[in-house]
Amino acid sequence: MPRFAANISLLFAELPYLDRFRAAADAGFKAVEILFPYDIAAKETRRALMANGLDLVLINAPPPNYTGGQPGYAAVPGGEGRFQSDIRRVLRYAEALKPGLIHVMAGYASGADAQDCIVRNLQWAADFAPHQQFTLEPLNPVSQPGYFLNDYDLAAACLDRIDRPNVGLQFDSFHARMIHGDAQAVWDRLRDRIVHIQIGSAPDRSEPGRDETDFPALFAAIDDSGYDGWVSAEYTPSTRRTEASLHWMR
Ligand SMILES: O=C(O)C(=O)[C@@H](O)CO
Ligand SMILES: [Mg+2]
Repeated sequence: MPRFAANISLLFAELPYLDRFRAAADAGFKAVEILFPYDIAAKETRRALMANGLDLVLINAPPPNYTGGQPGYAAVPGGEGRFQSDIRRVLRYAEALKPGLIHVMAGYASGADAQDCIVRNLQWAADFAPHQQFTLEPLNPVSQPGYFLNDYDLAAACLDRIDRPNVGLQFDSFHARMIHGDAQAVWDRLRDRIVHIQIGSAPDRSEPGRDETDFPALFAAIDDSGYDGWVSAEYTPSTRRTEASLHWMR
């Protein structure tokens, strides 16, 4: 079985933020990811990770997309200054929290200018922080209408042009199924570029096992491929308590 991590921005959300770390550890997770850790001092998050023996898999670069504003600036022409200051900010958090990965969000944009922009911006970030691994993740257009990276093949084309070893693809079974219909086929096609995996069922982004994706087969393919990163549960449990949604892990 792959190594599973809990995205505690969505899992254990029935608990206050600092209590989610213990709940994740008690449920058997050895690592967590946090979408936007910026509302709380990094030292508080660090203490909670250490107290519960948890690795931090991933954080997103700011700005938080729950404010209704731009979900990132990587592909937004004219937003280069803001992009660079957001990257500097996430790197300050990364210094304290040591996440394995930073997910950089593209923002609302379209067209050739936007693609040129995301290529330039990610090359800048990759060269500015050569020891940090960055990811790009397509988000499906139902959940994020207008988001630039809305297709896995577009993301692969951008990664070809970015051409940096520390920028890779974040595969999410929920978005892959929403965009392309078959999450396993996306995994099979793009496996060589994938540096991080997230899982959930479409269309309601609930726990694995509630759509037609054959998760045991996907987990077997992940194991067979030699992927040795984390597989993060990133879903909104259909159950009142997160623990009751974890049958897919066992
Ligand atoms: O929405 C997703 O899927 C993610 O992984 C998030 O990082 C976007 O905020
Ligand atoms: Mg995701």
